Amino acid sequence: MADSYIIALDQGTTSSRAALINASGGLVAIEQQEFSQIFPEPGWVEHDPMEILNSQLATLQTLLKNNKVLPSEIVGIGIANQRETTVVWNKHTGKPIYNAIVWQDNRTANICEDLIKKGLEKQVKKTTGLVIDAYFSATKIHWILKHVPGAKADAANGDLLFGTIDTWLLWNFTNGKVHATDYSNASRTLLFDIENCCWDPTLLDALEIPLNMLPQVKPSSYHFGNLELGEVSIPITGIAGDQQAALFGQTCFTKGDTKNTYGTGCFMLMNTGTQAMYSNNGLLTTIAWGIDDKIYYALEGSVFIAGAAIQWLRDGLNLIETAEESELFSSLITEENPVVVVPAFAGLGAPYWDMYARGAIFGLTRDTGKNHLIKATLQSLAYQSKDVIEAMQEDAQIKINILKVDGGAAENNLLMQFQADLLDAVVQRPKITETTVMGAAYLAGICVGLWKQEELQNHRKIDKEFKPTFSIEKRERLYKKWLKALERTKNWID
Ligand SMILES: Nc1ncnc2c1ncn2[C@@H]1O[C@H](COP(=O)(O)OP(=O)(O)O)[C@@H](O)[C@H]1O
Ligand SMILES: O=P(O)(O)OC[C@H](O)CO
Repeated sequence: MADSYIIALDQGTTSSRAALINASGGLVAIEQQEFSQIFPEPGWVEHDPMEILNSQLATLQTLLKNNKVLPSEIVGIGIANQRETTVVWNKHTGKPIYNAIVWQDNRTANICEDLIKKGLEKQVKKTTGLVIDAYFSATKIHWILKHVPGAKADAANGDLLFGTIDTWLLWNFTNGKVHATDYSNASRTLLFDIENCCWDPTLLDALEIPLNMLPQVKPSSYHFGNLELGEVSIPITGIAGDQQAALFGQTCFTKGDTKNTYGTGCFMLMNTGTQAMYSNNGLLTTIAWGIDDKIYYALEGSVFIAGAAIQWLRDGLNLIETAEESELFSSLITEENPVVVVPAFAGLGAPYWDMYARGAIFGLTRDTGKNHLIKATLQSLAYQSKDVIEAMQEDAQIKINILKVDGGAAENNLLMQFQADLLDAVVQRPKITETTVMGAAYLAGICVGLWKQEELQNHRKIDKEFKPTFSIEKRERLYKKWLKALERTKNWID
């Protein structure tokens, strides 16, 4: 009998990946291709949507070829994607009218200011669960319509389509037949009413975005359409934003379950069940997934610069040759590190939301060396995550005792131990840290009846648990110093 497989696509900020998962939930193989990061001006970040599409298709084809899997053995495809990143294209030509504006891009800070001045903050929070920030898609769509000649008229005529990256891939994979997204991605646009599950007319109006540009919104585990590749036709049966997919992949199915992903940024999400929980402490309310006619919600803290700060040590300062080396050099500082680095390179995300903050280094003395700087930068990932977890515990009124971790920097044992010490919680790393692809695969596999959600916990195996060792006094002293440094980076640029 033929085997059954799921393919999971993970279209991330820096690379496209395709993974093959067998019927027992085993990760058989993974292919990856990086693509260009375009920085046209300070603070601007773009991707070429065609390069994204081609790199994603290339990884899929290599995966099929290298593993000698027949397309007929693939029972479903799941897509997880970098969220918020915005593509607008012409539905007749299929061509993007502008590059994709990436989630990290903050060119629309002034449009956000205008929305705040119009008094829309409360409405945005109540309807979308978000804060007004350049991070989300809505102001990026507005910017494209305003700056690309003729775009406003074309949008009004119904010639243009908007999509986050999942939608862009889906539309292309189905040869322009399906223009849809899932609830988790829709909830990152700043245009979606997360309780009534519809596009919000007031916000569309405020940003002059015609409704006809927007995709249909479907559950995350759902048959969206088929990938048509020549003779081959494979059902696409799962879609979720990458951070929500990771929450699902970590099997955070119970209210209160929390994961933190340490990638380019850090994204901590807590499952809050079928009721939306609104934050009083600077966190976002977002849709975790829609499944079996139910919507599940999450509280989220998004930190913009995490692993990217390690890349800065490597590529900007040339202090290390590989990200992994940050662990070795940090371990050479055995005394308490007097240096604090606040990597607010792109402003501050949760829980502060300061688009005008900028990075800084504190506590330098004549004997400060490169290892102090490396360690302080690494430690900043843990401090920023502590800021988020403090807010989350306050909002949810619970103590998080176990934090499930994943993402590239979660491989760093020194960082994970420091995280456990700072949080006074167990940091739990699974054997498969590719939780985003696993989440996308699970959503796709559930839809085609390959797995039941309640069985999935059995697939997850633990690699290592880091237990807290700091005294209360030490934990509080270090954290106080961090907060003091952080305060001084706020509202830096005009
Ligand atoms: N051992 C490590 N220690 C610290 N940072 C690391 C380590 N390995 C990878 N990183 C950082 O993690 C990021 C890559 O993780 P990944 O999960 O692939 O990110 P993304 O999905 O956002 O591209 C990079 O920013 C890199 O600097
Ligand atoms: O592509 P990643 O893994 O850096 O994730 C990006 C997030 O989805 C942005 O919200």
